[in-house]
Amino acid sequence: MTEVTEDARQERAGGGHEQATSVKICGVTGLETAREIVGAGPDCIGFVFAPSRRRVSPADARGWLARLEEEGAKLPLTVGVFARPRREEVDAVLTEVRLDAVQLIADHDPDLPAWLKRRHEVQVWLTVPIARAEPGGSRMAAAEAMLRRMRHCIDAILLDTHDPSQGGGSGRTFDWTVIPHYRSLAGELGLLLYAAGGLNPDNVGTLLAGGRIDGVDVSSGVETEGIKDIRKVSAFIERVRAYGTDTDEGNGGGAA
Ligand SMILES: O=C(O)c1ccccc1NCC(=O)[C@H](O)[C@H](O)COP(=O)(O)O
Repeated sequence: MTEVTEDARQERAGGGHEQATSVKICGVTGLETAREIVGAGPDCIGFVFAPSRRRVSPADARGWLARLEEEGAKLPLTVGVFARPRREEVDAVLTEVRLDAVQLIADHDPDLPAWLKRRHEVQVWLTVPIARAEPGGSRMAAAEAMLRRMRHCIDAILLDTHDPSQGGGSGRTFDWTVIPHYRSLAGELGLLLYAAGGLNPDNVGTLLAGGRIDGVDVSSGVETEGIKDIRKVSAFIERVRAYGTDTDEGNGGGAA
């Protein structure tokens, strides 16, 4: 099993140094879109393998990545997105497509991250769905217990808006006041902390002003009429890169 070592944890958690916030653009659904998005320079791109209007086949994702590499593109970290998958489903995708990370909800199968780490050299990002009325509630306690249990076989915590229909990509924000709790938990466990859910070029600065986040993840907020819009993708990336050098800094942040 490729267990995450303490040194790697410290490095991933920043090792005491401020790291730039990484950007993941999720829901790549075609070669041309992939080419444009990669050209805009995100740190990570995501392919949705869960039931969704953004779902792609492993064969398509593999073909697009191979084509971009042939064209000489420097690929960002590639992330396969699942909701609550069966083990065999993720295994089959990872066998077919060279992915750097899988992102999934695992409350249905708490041993899934360890099972994946035993079979594949891949990062595991655990999605923690945030429902309404979360602060201090039993859901938060359950999520914390799960994260403590899984800490040795996951690399990152991804906070996302609870989406009962498909498990992500809702375009809705969650209550950002829960973030400091997960920030300190991620620091204690040596995990990266990403935030997703309803982000867009206009609100991501406010999120970042609310406190340190290792990465931000967006899908709906960089689309126009359901299609990735390269101007919004570029604006989102620029907004995150510029954070700390523009007027966002010190805005205070807060709930969505
Ligand atoms: O994006 C989807 O369609 C999706 C479907 C099922 C599970 C997860 C999904 N997306 C996960 C992501 O990583 C999204 O970027 C994240 O949920 C944020 O989405 P959005 O609120 O649309 O920005």
